[in-house]
Amino acid sequence: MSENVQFAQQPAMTVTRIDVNLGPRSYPIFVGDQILPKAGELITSSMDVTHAVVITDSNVGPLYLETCQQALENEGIRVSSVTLPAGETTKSLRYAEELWNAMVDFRADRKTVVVALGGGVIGDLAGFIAATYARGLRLIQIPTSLLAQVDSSVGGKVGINLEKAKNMVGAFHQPSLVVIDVGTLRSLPPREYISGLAEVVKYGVILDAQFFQFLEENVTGIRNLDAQTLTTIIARCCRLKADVVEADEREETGYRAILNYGHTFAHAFETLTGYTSLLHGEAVAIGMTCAARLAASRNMFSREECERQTNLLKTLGLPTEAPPLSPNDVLACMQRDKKVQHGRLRLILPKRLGEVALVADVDPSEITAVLAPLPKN
Ligand SMILES: NC(=O)c1ccc[n+]([C@@H]2O[C@H](COP(=O)([O-])OP(=O)(O)OC[C@H]3O[C@@H](n4cnc5c(N)ncnc54)[C@H](O)[C@@H]3O)[C@@H](O)[C@H]2O)c1
Ligand SMILES: O=C(O)C(=O)C[C@@H](O)[C@H](O)[C@H](O)COP(=O)(O)O
Ligand SMILES: [Zn+2]
Repeated sequence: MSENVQFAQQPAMTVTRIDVNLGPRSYPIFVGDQILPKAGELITSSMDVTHAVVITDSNVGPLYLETCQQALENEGIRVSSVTLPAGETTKSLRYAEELWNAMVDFRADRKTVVVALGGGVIGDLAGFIAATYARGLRLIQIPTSLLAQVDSSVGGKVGINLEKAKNMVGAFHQPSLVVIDVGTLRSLPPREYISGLAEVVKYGVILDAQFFQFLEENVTGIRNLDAQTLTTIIARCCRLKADVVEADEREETGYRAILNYGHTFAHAFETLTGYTSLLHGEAVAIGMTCAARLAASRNMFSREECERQTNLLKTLGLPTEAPPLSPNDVLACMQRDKKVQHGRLRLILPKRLGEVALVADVDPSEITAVLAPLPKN
């Protein structure tokens, strides 16, 4: 359930609160329009903070760092900040090391909080610093991309990429607070906004057929960045993800793996293209299309629903065709997926819109078959 909170002196500002219930690691997610200036109040109302290290990137910093810093300083918090180059290649050991050293220079101690101000790259990397520096600091996520607001800022997966394997080094480290200002999406480049929509569609396919239909029926509002439509979408995705994380926080029972729908293909595409040509959401859209086609070819997913997924992805402007890579290279890269157990590949495949399953008996020939271009009608 989500709940509406109003700031006492600003009745016009409505904030939706979603709680992630994880016992001692529980935290709230606040979603609202123009709530970044209130981040300091939201933090100090539930946490004791005197020093924050804000980590951001070269696109987000010039737009939002000053507002964020002011919001924290207004609450008496000492603020240090680091601005890193924007882009997926920053999610690497090189920048993790730079950040660890910067933390020493900032005199960070175990009561310092790390604030991730940016998209999923900054969220994952800053989260990794919070998980590892001094054996663990508190983390606050302030996601500014759609993808980070609907997915990466929630759930505690943090980490970095290796040249040969995406997200291969990392940890589970839950944030203490997530502050989502939907207003920041107005400055997001259209390609990045569309990329985030892939994870939104994912939530419909894996868990919520009604939400999938809502997306089909609200394409115009989505295209126009309608604030109400966006708030509904973000709050729904956060609630759906929170439910999964509450049930299987560290992907131990296998249930959390449903959030990985399309990702075994996607991570191989991203890795083999050097993390530069495909955005994560674009790779996920193609990966979901491959997974759905594979499921349809085994008759475990209907051709009609497979087509509905492809149509929605295309209508939203997402790619659905695999990049021109050697199928054997893709297969080899997929074998490094973190869901592999005892050398056996496991894939999340759809059964119907709103329901997926973890499948362990996929033959390599089924994978290479769906990497071929779709036949033209
Ligand atoms: N931890 C998780 O659970 C999880 C979930 C999904 C994705 N991810 C990871 O997230 C990453 C992708 O995240 P992303 O799509 O946010 O990429 P990103 O962090 O690179 O951000 C996208 C681009 O938009 C810019 N940007 C962000 N917010 C902006 C704003 N408000 N205005 C203008 N520009 C803005 C960034 O500078 C960047 O250039 C991948 O590394 C992926 O693996 C992690
Ligand atoms: O939170 C999760 O769990 C997810 O799988 C969400 C994914 O969207 C995300 O891309 C995640 O980083 C993938 O995790 P990985 O363990 O497959 O690297
Ligand atoms: Zn993802």
